[in-house]
Amino acid sequence: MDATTTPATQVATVKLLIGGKFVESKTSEWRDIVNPATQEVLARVPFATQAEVDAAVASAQDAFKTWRKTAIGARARIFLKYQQLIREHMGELAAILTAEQGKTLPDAEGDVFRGLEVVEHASNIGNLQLGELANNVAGGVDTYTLLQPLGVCAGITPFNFPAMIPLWMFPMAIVTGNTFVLKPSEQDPMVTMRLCELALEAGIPPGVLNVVHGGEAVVNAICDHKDIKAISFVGSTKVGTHVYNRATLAGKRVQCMMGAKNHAIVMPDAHKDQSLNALVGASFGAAGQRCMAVSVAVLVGDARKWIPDLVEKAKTLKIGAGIDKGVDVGPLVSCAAYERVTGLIERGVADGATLELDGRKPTVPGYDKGNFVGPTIFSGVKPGMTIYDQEIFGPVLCVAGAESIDEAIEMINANPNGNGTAIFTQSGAAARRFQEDIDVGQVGINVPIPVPVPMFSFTGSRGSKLGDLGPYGKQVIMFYTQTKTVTARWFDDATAHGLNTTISLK
Ligand SMILES: O=CCC(=O)O
Repeated sequence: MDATTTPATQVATVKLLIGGKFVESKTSEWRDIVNPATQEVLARVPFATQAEVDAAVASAQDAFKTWRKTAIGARARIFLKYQQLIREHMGELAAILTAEQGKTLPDAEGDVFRGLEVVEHASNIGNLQLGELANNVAGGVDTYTLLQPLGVCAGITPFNFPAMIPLWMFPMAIVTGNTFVLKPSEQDPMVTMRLCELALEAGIPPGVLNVVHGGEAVVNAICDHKDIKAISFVGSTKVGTHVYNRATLAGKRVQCMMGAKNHAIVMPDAHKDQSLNALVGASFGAAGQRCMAVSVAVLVGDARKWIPDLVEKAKTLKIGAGIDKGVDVGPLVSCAAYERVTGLIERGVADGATLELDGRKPTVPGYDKGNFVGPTIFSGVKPGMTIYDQEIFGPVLCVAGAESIDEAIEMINANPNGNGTAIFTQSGAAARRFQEDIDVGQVGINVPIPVPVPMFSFTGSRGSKLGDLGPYGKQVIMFYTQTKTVTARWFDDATAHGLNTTISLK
């Protein structure tokens, strides 16, 4: 990552959180946090030193000694308070998020809200962290399980959901009795820090939640640290695979939710208007910067004739700064993201795909420096083209055609990614075939972005996920705990200990 060029005294600095205190980093390496609609520098984020990472882990290690024994009801009540504080600060959190990330204010509220749902889930821990018991596994012998916290856990989160994804991680880790070190995205850590302040206000004790900022060196320090027991990661396949390999080699439990190329099949019997509206929202919402965005539409049979209607609907979306009313598509997060996405559009043209709608260089009055790319649609896209083979992470929809549902399913299953998918159809039989045969984690039936609510677990198959257990739902309890089985036998011989065992029935 590049060090900043902004003079140190001119902007606020983002703090580290160590041992319950927000502290200034002693690093010499900083990066600017930039509003992607205006290029205004909002603050500077430090790249923490190895000593600061060690201090954060040591503080979490120390806090674990008492936190692991905190009563389950006391842990639950902190998260009940926390969900209330998040609700009360929703507008403020969304405004910070929009300023640093770019998404529209309603999308920013959605980002916070979907994290809030996981906090609500955490406050239900009393019904989740339960062991099992088998009575009389032998005469007078019982076996039961304890789900005990692991120790210090860590989370590495991406730029695209700077509220939701940290909230996928630290509430569930902490409520199960662990302590936590979070490394938020260095591109937009400010809303994450505000959420951490509220978490402390809710009653999370010093050292239970810590935050370090940084890039590759901090990620590697987390992967290698001997006192970190588990890591949850969301981000690109390249970085996630590196984290998984490095951290599992160091003996940690790791879950990595990674890249995607989400296909939506549109059958000719689908409800046309509903399906095209859903496609447009799912492809271009959040400027396509989400791991569950629809990036390939596979139009089957006569649905291939619907491309002009799809283009017309996409043209109605309003591009602009996230803070302005009525905007549908905000800017990309950074100039680098802008260069990458527009470069891939050029590549799509060069590879022979048909550019049905070109979103490059949209006019956005008042924001001539913003990283804006409007909805872009290619047809005639095939495997082997760069725009099909790579995750674009921008508002670009690739349209492919298929003769039959079988051909469409085969295409999706041949893609290396398995994050999300959807089918649009009015046929129960087609939908059932799809749900049975598709090898993808999240499946939608007339639902374009089937992210599961927190009582289920986010999942993924093939290249989209490493590690067995998901980040919330029931699976996360297993991820953040070690199962201990206890087999116990009590001798019915209390008199040997001088106790009077006579039971009076009078
Ligand atoms: O980014 C991952 C999750 C989502 O798209 O909702």
